[in-house]
Amino acid sequence: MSDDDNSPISAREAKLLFADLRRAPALVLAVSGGPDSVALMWLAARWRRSLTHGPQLIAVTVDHGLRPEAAREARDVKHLARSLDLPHRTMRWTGAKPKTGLPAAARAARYRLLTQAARASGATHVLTAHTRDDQAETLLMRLLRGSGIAGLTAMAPVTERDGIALARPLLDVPKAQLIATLKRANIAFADDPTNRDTVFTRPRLRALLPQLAAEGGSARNLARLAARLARANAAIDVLANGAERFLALRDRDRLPPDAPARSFEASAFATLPEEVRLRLLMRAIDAVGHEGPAELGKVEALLAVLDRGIAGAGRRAAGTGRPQVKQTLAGALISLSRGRILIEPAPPRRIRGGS
Ligand SMILES: Nc1ncnc2c1ncn2[C@@H]1O[C@H](COP(=O)(O)OP(=O)(O)OP(=O)(O)O)[C@@H](O)[C@H]1O
Repeated sequence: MSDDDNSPISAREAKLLFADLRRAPALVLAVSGGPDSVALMWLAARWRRSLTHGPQLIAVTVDHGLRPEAAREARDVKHLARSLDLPHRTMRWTGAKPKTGLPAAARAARYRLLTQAARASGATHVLTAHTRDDQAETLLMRLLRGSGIAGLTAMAPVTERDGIALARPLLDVPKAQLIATLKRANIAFADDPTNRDTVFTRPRLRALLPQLAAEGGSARNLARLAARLARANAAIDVLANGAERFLALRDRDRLPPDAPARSFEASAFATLPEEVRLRLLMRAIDAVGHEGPAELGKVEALLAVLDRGIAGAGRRAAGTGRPQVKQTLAGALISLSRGRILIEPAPPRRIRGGS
């Protein structure tokens, strides 16, 4: 993008932003009515008009039923969509609203409804209007939460959900440029007060960004860090794939690939770099465990125990028969015994007081 963060986005720049989407049959545009997604709709509509053959665009607004103004905002988006010659649908979240974790539940419902709308209209992608500023906030949020490298990659330009691609074509675009684009086009947009509600973490962090920028921690730099970490993360994943093959080749007693467990020869495992060992453990626990992804901090603690066990086994006479390590984590049972690490599904937990 241009270096001027306040300039409207030209048709040429937009063409590059949407280039990968040209051959899709149809695209759902997720439009809340806020400035970012209204700009997404306006930019996509202008781009589509410039193509002889291109995807059909469908604007979709989710009404979470949480704010009284939401229905009116959805109608405003519908009017604007009509003026741009785009079909528009409002999807309503009618399910029960939880008392705690409301933003997460609303988000889950939103993506479910958006992918549902995509399937119904033959669209392969849902486009959201996440900006470079959102990327910077996400990185900061994960940094403060103590995420590992994978978490610090923040948002990817494209992910997948239920067979629908979630694309973020504006992930490298400053929000200020979207606002400048709308101003130039004379288009109004809604202001969502929850975006400033300091009850929620994200708005609190958003309020910190100008101070960070004054110290050099601009959204540009934070987003660049996320992109660099994404590059490193992809490389480590490739190394972990190679390490998996290396361990399989080294392991004469390896389990069949369809076994509901994973095993590694401890001496070969111990030669791998720590980050790769962590990923192998994490992958195995996620594959056989039944309690969701394992927390990085807990896998780090497990690895430390395994490392000590492996080093200790080298010094002690092997063959006592008792495992040196036996632990459960995220629904997986991890043991170290007779020079092998075994990761298998944990037996169901005993309910205290139950018969
Ligand atoms: N009510 C809505 N209807 C349709 N699309 C929406 C709605 N709310 C958000 N979106 C889409 O999601 C994008 C991100 O919105 P926002 O930043 O408010 O969500 P978030 O919950 O903070 O982020 P995330 O979706 O990554 O969790 C918007 O730019 C828009 O494309």
